[in-house]
Amino acid sequence: MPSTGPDSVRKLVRIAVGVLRRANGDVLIAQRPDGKEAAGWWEFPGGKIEAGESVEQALHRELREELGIQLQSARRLIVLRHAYPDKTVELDTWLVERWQGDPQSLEDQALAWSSLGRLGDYRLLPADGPILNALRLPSQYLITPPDISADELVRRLPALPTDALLRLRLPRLADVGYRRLAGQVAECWAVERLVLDRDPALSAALGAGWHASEAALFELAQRPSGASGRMLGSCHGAKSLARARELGFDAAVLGPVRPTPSHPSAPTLDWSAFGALAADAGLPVYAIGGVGPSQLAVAWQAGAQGVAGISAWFGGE
Ligand SMILES: Nc1nc2c([nH]c(=O)n2[C@@H]2O[C@H](COP(=O)(O)OP(=O)(O)OP(=O)(O)O)[C@@H](O)[C@H]2O)c(=O)[nH]1
Ligand SMILES: [Mg+2]
Repeated sequence: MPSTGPDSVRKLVRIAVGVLRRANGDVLIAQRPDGKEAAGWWEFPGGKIEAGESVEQALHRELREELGIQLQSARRLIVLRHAYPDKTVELDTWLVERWQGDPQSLEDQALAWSSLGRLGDYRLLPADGPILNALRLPSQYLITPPDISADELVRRLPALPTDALLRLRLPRLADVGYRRLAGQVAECWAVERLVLDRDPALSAALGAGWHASEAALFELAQRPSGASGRMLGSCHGAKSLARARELGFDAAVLGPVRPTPSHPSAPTLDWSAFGALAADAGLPVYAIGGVGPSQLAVAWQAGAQGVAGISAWFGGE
């Protein structure tokens, strides 16, 4: 059945969801038992936030009730809304890497530890796609200064955080030079974390990701085919976020959240406006504009995938 009515008049059910992740990267999933709605589907442990409860309290309680564990620390991974035929759920999803006790099945649910690569073998609830993308993407998205030379960039690579996406944004470099530089960088930077922004065929040929400008999001008829890497798009508001989602992109970049040296008086989103847009985006969203690793905790709290930018990692602008 198609969903009826706008979200504002439909029931919104807020859920606290915990993704338990072990040191080897495996995550815990649970199969909804017979008798519950959506029986047989796999999900991340969690449940409804009760009246008067904070999301953190609900998360503690649900993990204790469903798994018998004591949560020790968690950080927000993604907030996402999904419309089912009868209700809209808001999955306030947290990454949990420290807990006490061994997870046990206390509600007749089957439990499984799975690598991210094998999660596709399980029939996960339809709302959970963006959670998988959030788990697969790093929390920092580095963008090159516009005029950095190939030599300078290669020299600086070892000092950059290795678990980060790196976008080669060199608007003044001709395609031939760009292609050569991309090839050079691909030899010393993991290609699955490399993002290019020229012809999608170049990304496809190297196995790298692709970044679309906000204008390109509206020019594209569909997600570029052939490219196996991550697809990210630049967004400034709800319309372009919806477009990135519609195209099946893996993540978006949204901002500016704070003034930047190059655009000191440009209008900014504050963190709460960012959080509201990200929760409705339906895909992981990086915060950009005057942010760096020191804002990571604030960005996570606002529901961001992480932080993106140039100056915090490369200096200047
Ligand atoms: N826990 C959890 N719920 C999810 C996920 N994805 C998703 O769509 N949901 C939806 O969110 C809702 C969670 O409610 P629940 O039934 O688990 O709530 P609960 O633990 O408080 O149990 P209850 O049925 O005893 O009240 C369900 O409608 C479920 O389909 C997920 O990954 N984890
Ligand atoms: Mg539950």
